[in-house]
Amino acid sequence: MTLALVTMSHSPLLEFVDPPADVKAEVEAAFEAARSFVKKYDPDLVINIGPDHYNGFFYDIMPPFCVGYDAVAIGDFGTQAGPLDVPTEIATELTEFLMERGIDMTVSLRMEVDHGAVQPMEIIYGDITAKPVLPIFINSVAPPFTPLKRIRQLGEELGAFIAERLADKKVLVIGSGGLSHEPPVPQIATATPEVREALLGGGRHLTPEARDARQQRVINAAKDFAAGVGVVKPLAPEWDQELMRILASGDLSPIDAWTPAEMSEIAGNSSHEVRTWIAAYSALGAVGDYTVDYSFYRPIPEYIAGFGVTTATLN
Ligand SMILES: O=C(O)CCC(=O)/C=C/C=C(\O)C(=O)O
Ligand SMILES: [Fe+2]
Repeated sequence: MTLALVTMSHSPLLEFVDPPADVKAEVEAAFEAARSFVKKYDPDLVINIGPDHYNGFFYDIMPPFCVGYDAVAIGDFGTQAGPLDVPTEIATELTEFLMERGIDMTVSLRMEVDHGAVQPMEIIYGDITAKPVLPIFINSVAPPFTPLKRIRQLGEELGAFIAERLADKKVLVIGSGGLSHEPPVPQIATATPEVREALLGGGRHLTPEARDARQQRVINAAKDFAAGVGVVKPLAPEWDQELMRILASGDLSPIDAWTPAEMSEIAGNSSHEVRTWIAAYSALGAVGDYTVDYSFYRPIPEYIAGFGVTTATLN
């Protein structure tokens, strides 16, 4: 068994807005670093930890986390649609292992995933079916949120599973999302009756017209934010860099003290996507000491994101 890690911000806006050319070039260089890292490592299984943005998971039942025994990408914001190559037997074994270890895992026998889950696979491989992918969803946009300590425990038990049960595999764990950001993802607390219905499940399987309208709203908000107008919350680069410093240190325990309310207040309503990074780093740390080999960070208003990419390997 070997394990390596990539964490990566995603953005629905990558193909729809244009940051200055030097910023775009920096982001492309970061993606290329992740690509060449993965190419050199050449995993035979990807464990993809990602959020969802009311495309696969809704408030009719909103689990804190979930393993996909099978998964299909919905293809929002121009991302690739269609089934992932999910190793169902490993997903089943992982779930049973986690349950035995005190993690009350939810399962989906047909998980629907959006750009938040598939974008790293597309950026790295150009094809979401290039490798077997075991998808783990972590709720990162829909309060209430499970405490970060539980996310760390989930990651640690995932690491224990990889070490104990995937002895014959080269595994890559991906954490997709973050860092500080508050794109216009609706909030149940402030939703109009119509939006509330969408968040309760009415937003599932949108018509192409409704999908376009929803996407255009996000694109327009990004253009406004980059132009300094509109009401999007400012990014929080200091918070982002503190998190990245803690993750690189190998001791993630300080994060346990962070509360969801503080995270929303300081770093925005979608900052909870860093849960995917925390779970991924916890898994790696449960297997052994590690080194962050590559780290990129830049606040990018055009993407409404504190944007980060890291790679890490066991020492
Ligand atoms: O329109 C909606 O309801 C959701 C908008 C949306 O999907 C925004 C996503 C933003 C990110 O994934 C991000 O910046 O992390
Ligand atoms: Fe997101």
